[in-house]
Amino acid sequence: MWVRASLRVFASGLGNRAIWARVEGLAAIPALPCLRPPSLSEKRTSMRVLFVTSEFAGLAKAGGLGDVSAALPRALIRQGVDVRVVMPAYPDVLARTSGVEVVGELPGRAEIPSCSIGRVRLEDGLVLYLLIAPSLYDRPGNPYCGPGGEEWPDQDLRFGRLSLAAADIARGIGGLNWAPDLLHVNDWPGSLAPAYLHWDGAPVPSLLTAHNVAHQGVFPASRRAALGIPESAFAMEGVEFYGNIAFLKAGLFYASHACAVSQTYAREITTPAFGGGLHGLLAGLAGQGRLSGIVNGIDESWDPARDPYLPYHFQAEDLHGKRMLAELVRTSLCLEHSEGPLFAIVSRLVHQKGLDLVAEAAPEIVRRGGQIAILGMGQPSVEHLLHRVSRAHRDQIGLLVGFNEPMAHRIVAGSDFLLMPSRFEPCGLTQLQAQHCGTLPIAHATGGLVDTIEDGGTGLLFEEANVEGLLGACHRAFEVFSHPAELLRMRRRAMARTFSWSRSAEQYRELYSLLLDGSAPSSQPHPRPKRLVRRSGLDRAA
Ligand SMILES: Nc1ncnc2c1ncn2[C@@H]1O[C@H](COP(=O)(O)OP(=O)(O)O[C@H]2O[C@H](CO)[C@@H](O)[C@H](O)[C@H]2O)[C@@H](O)[C@H]1O
Repeated sequence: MWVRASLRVFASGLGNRAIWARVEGLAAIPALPCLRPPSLSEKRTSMRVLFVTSEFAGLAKAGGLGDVSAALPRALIRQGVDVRVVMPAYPDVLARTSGVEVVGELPGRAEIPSCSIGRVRLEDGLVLYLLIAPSLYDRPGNPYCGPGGEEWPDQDLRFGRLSLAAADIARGIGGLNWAPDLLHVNDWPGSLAPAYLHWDGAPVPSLLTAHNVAHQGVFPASRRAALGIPESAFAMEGVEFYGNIAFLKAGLFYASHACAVSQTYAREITTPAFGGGLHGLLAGLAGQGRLSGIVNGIDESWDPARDPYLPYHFQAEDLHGKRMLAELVRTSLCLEHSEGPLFAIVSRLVHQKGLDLVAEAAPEIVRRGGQIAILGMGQPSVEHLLHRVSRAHRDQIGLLVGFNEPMAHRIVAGSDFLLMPSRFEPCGLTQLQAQHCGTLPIAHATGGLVDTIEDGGTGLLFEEANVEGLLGACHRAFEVFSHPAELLRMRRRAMARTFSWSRSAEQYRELYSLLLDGSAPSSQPHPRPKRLVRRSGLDRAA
């Protein structure tokens, strides 16, 4: 009962601090000590989970979901969960993996074509199931768009294929010698999976993590039959959303449980301002204890003392390498030498990220002696705004358009401050990476930014997402920068924080356990698994 009550608070995020602390306590259960980190395949496993994603960092990444997909399953495996990943076999994925073996076949449904399942075991033992459907996935570009940035017109079939494959694998179809106890789907591309499970009468529990409810996978109602959606499901209690089909809405409706990537965002999306029209459904889930918030972690490669992308390394006690990196960034972006603060932006260039506010604030930042290093790509309108302001201040503002992982690490690690005026931010990873490198985030107080930045301690938050708010925080940053002892205190405090994936993985594992043994509030009762499930120091034979 204790866990169930905690989960409900955890889920709804109601500010009862006493109970909340107990939830935090859950997250703090230490992992078993081990002298040598075992390889992923060596660990004894218990729960079987299929992690459904459209991105995977290192193989095909468009944003933060790629980072999460590459890190969270590995962290879960280290905690004894048998997690495997299913994703489309984009050309980049096939080019960057070797030894892909075709191990199964999946039937099509309606206009969704059949596909083969390729299996590859990555070097550390993580198993990926790759959906080989050349008519859908053998195209250039990133997971969602062609090389010119245009979205593919058949996105519904591309990700309907992913969703259906996940559901079918969970039902034991496809010829794999493995089936999950639970499906963990991510964002709208996997969101029809819980719906297919429901329509096919398969009692497999599912968790949907929403990394960003602004992206919902909305398609015309006329596509219903093409996706194999039963006519009766085109209803408010189903896939229908303002006369269209919405993958994310369907996932939220049919999944056993939903999760957002921070507690604050989990609360925010139950309101009209952040819920993207889904706030009613989300508030209902929260009321039933079926909406949780689990904050992301960051990859271990973001350690400034070891990061392979950094030509100079540093740590909190000796920041010489950080200064060398700042110089390298200035040179790379053709900025002039300066003793003033260097502000960083590494971001998708989209409306969400509030970079139009940076374009407005930039002349004042430069006037006070600051410089700005920007790396990103995205909407042409945002790129254009940033181009204009960087051209107006050539020696002080540098803009690199493109996706460049080594440069992202150098800019984040070498800068003094990170600008993150996001209008909304479900979790945010860059502010975690920055703090780990002693780069203080200046951020709008929203979503995961509130949950992960300590205002005045490890960064600077501002309340209103407007240029006055941003400039107010930048003025505070200049003050901090002009007091080296204060700057050092904040840097050290930021660098001392840990944002490890093991903490998030522990919370996900706990949630999986609760869903599997039926004690978490969920849309439907699921049969208990036949194996032993370990929970919070309490062993229960299921
Ligand atoms: N041009 C570039 N070159 C190289 N690297 C680049 C880059 N632009 C961005 N990156 C990297 O991509 C990642 C982006 O992370 P964000 O959290 O900002 O993700 P995003 O908004 O895409 O994801 C959504 O999902 C994530 C994951 O849950 C949430 O944290 C977030 O709030 C939500 O909006 C970071 O690792 C960053 O360093």
